[in-house]
Amino acid sequence: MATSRLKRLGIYLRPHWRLMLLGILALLIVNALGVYIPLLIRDSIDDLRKAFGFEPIWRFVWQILILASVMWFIRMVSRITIFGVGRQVEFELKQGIFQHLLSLEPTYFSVNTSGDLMNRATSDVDSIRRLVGFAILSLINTIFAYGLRLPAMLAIDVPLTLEAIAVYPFMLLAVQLFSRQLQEQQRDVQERLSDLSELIQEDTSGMALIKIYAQEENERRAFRQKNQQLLTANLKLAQTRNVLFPLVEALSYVSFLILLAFGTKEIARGVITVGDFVALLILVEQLVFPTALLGFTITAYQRGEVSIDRIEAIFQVQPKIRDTSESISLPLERVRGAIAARQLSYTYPGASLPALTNLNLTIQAGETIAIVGPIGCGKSTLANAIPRLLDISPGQLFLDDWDITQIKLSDLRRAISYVPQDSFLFSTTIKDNIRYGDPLKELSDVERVAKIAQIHNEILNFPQKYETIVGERGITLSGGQRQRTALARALLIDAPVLILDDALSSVDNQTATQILQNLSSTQEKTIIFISHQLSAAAQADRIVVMDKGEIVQIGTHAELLAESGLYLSLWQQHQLEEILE
Ligand SMILES: Nc1ncnc2c1ncn2[C@@H]1O[C@H](COP(=O)(O)OP(=O)(O)OP(=O)(O)O)[C@@H](O)[C@H]1O
Repeated sequence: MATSRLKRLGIYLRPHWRLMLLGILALLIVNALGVYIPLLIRDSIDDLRKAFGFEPIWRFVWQILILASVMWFIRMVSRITIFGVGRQVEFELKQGIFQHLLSLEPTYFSVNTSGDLMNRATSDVDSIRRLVGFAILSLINTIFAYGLRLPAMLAIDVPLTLEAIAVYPFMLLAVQLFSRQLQEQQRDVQERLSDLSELIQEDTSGMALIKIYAQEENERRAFRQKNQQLLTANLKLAQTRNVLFPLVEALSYVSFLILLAFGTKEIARGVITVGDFVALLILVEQLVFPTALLGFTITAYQRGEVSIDRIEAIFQVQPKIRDTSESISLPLERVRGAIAARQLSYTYPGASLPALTNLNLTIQAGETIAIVGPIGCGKSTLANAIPRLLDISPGQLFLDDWDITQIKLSDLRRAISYVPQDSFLFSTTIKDNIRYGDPLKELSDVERVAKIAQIHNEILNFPQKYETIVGERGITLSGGQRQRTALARALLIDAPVLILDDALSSVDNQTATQILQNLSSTQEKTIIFISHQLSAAAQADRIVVMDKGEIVQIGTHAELLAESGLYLSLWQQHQLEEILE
């Protein structure tokens, strides 16, 4: 294992060194007792052969019983402590990964799929848990088992000991070879199982579509194919297990037979006593389990190594957008809400063309600005840049004359509420969804913003009103209801700047117009309304028209209609669509 990985392992284990030490000490005692008990049996047999009596038999029985109970108890302690450390490390790694992911910018998640991240946070963390729990426990146990038993066995009879353990390297090799295969097959079963679960999940949510297109037969066939793959994978796994475990057992019997064949001769020759022979038998048998486990341990190490790399790859990604020691605090009460862009340009990582080119724009505090333009002209990019969801260079975007890259991120984002087109709602009550940004708000506040977002009356018609659960475990909201709920959520945190990025696209034009009018007249906020709904946008104080990443026109609705520019043609097209609807 590379030193850097060993170092990582050390870092994971460092907080738990006391528990680890206790576990290792317990393992040492267990193994010492494991050697002592066979030697005690040896002495008792030899003593009894000299002078038989029931009294010494009972004494030995009690001694062995007590020692075996102590051994059982201490072994339990060693397992609880070392496996417990594994679970602790698993907990801390999961916590660390989640915390780190929370610090990364949204673009990271568009490149790294949630499936891959989930896999790392679950199955890779699980491999590390096995490495620090199971692998360390069995490695130390094997070292103690051999370290303490071999001298005792060699002291009884050197050639006999060597003959008896001669098959063990083969056992180790067999387990190592098979365990790799076992792990691969186990992973295959896991993957087949998740394929099947995915299909069930997709088909149950797309049931209406399956029926409309009469695809039941095809789906049944697809399910059968995946189910068959799972069955095959399970059978292969069972087959490997059914070969490996009897093989280990058979090899342990071979060593038993060798001992029987040569050991009895040694007894006859008077080199060893019957007690020695029995002790050797027990000691050799005690080495079967640690030897076999060592094979699994090697595989657990190898998998753990790969997993450490995969987890560390997440930790090594540093958030590009973050506070520095020079970041300034901007308390909410000091924010007025003026926004300025100066020569603002932005190119997405890997893109050949810029999404924004030399944008200049000043938005007064309290102004309602609409941003319109054809698909892909850069409206959302501008919206994402203001709360620094994108990595914007310094000196290009300003909030109340403060460069946004110099404001503490939490203060900047507290000052701006941003509603995207497809807002996410959590599987909880509609009330808790609306007060997500401030969970201590009263129902009266939630109702107030729901009224502004024109969703209040519809919520009152839901089965449990504001306590109705939405999402997977509850009722399904229409696109327009979801968007107005998200708007209410953004209004509740009462930020001085409100950005609506096509956030009312599923709401009819008339309602969207009313909502924007309402917001402009009742809220003392700077409102940036990005939309294709031109009749609503026409209500804004000023309209910014964008095309191919640039601002091509700015003015009121009336001013822009008087010019022969892009706005006029967009408006005419919009009018035509309204008539045709
Ligand atoms: N994550 C991304 N990576 C690379 N390019 C992107 C990314 N997001 C957007 N773009 C590109 O940047 C340009 C501007 O996109 P943007 O989403 O800002 O346009 P838009 O005006 O909001 O479009 P729409 O009206 O469809 O919402 C487009 O060419 C788009 O393909």
